[in-house]
Amino acid sequence: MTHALVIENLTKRYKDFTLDKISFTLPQGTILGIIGENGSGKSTLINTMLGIIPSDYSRLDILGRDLKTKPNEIKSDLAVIFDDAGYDEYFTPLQIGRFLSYVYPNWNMNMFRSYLHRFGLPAKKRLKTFSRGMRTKLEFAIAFSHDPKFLIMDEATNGLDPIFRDEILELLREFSEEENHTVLIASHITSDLDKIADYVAFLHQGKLLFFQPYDKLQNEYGILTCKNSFLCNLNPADVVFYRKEEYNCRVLVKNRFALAKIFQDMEILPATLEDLMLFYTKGEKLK
Ligand SMILES: Nc1ncnc2c1ncn2[C@@H]1O[C@H](COP(=O)(O)OP(=O)(O)OP(=O)(O)O)[C@@H](O)[C@H]1O
Repeated sequence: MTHALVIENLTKRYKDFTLDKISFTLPQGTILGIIGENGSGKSTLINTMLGIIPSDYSRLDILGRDLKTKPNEIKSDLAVIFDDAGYDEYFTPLQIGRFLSYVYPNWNMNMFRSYLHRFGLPAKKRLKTFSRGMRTKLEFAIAFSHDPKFLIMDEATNGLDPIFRDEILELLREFSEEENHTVLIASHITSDLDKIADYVAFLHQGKLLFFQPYDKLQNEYGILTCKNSFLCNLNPADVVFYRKEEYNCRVLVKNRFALAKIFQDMEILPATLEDLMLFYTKGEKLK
């Protein structure tokens, strides 16, 4: 199987922050969600991975090509959407489209026009009249119109209304299912990632806490709600973290199906990505 991304020991040191020996392998045709609190290193990982900022690593392959020796071949197969696009405010989408037809060998102007129409974007109005969400929509129209094999997004859906976000999630799902395309999304909107991620990478203070298939997370982790006094009945090996709340205690447990058999009268719900983030960053260990 060709991998969309192979990262081994990727390290970036700033004065007060280190992205520390990140390693994972992402299969082609999948959607990876990168989660983590503010400042955990998500953008740094994306920027180093794309060679935008220098870093150390023992291996970094994108779509089967080595970033050091084949950067240009890699770039033509990538679409990258950042929070802030940075196109000149005085251009219209049509002018940008004409310009991009010289940049991307596979640029499809008809497809671009049809995405502008689909996303309700005026083709002949200057970008300075566009709202933040409209600019992001334009970014997506551009990304889907040059036939990329790998779409990378850093907080790209943040300024979008829930209805358009849902449409984008649907488009991303179609995109990854067709022709083995791969998607990487760093986002704080973990509920979106719950809907579409095949893999999840969780960064915490520059370290990769885990890189796991989403289904495995769903099958493994659960949330058990109980009285504080019930905690002593749990085996610490089954408890990842717990959080005491006003009246109850919420516990992030492992092996949720096995535990559900033992505690049959208790509900153990699957953990969402937001739960995992909260427990891993704010939870307590059971001793
Ligand atoms: N050019 C730089 N020089 C020094 N430190 C930097 C630089 N760029 C980023 N950092 C630091 O690296 C850390 C990780 O930042 P990064 O932007 O990767 O986090 P993030 O997870 O994307 O955060 P957010 O969710 O807030 O966007 C932060 O502590 C930040 O201050």
